Amino acid sequence: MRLLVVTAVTAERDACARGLPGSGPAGLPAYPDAVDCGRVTVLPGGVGPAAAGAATATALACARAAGRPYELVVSAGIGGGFPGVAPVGGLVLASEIVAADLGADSPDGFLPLDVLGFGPVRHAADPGLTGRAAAALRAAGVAAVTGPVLTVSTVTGTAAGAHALARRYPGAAAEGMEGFGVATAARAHGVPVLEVRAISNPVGPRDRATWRIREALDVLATAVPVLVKEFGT
Ligand SMILES: O=C(O)c1cccc(C(=O)CC[C@H]2O[C@@H](n3cnc4c(=O)[nH]cnc43)[C@H](O)[C@@H]2O)c1
Repeated sequence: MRLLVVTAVTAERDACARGLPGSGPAGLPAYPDAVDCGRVTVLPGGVGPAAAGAATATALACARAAGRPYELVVSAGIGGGFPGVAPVGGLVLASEIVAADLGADSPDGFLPLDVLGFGPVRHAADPGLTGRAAAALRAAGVAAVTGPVLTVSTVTGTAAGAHALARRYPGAAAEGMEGFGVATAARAHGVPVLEVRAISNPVGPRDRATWRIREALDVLATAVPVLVKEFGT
């Protein structure tokens, strides 16, 4: 199976590629930082859902045109963990990928885009593939929580913001900025998608001192080769 792993930044690309066979340029002119590691391409597509969606769609279209289509897309990166659900240093596997702030504000509160009738705000991760991923991680001794992963365009920075999201999306496990963009592009191309987030910080009051990016990248470097071994051979 050919895999496309989409990250936001090159530090996440390097973490994902750390445990994979030798990498070389993926040959994507619009994304020169993308690398091929055997049957896996690791693409740092940029921060936020728009950049992630554009990069994913470009890579999927180029691969299909070249007769080397990807068969699975993984949105991978660091993320915030919802307190009591996903601890800093933990790993979250998305059961669904949710655009958590896509919609309209109103005197009656937030109105999600699907309530407005303008399109989906949730993409279910493939349950079979998610189950396989969870089992592979467990067998490799990598603890992972499975739950909804929220995509936001603005990193939550207050307790009130975190509580509002947890109320709006019960069971939310993690927050990132790219998953829904990646999933939207994968759906458009008929390719299944997974999202995996290594938790670098708690979702809540902005406190850079609480960010553990290096540790989260190490967790990512441990988890991604397990997923590649499960799906990429
Ligand atoms: O608030 C800051 O000063 C700050 C410090 C370090 C990183 C940031 C980011 O905005 C990182 C966004 C980037 O990392 C992912 N990420 C990591 N934690 C979270 C989070 O709690 N909520 C949303 N995204 C997060 C995200 O996917 C981006 O790629 C800010």
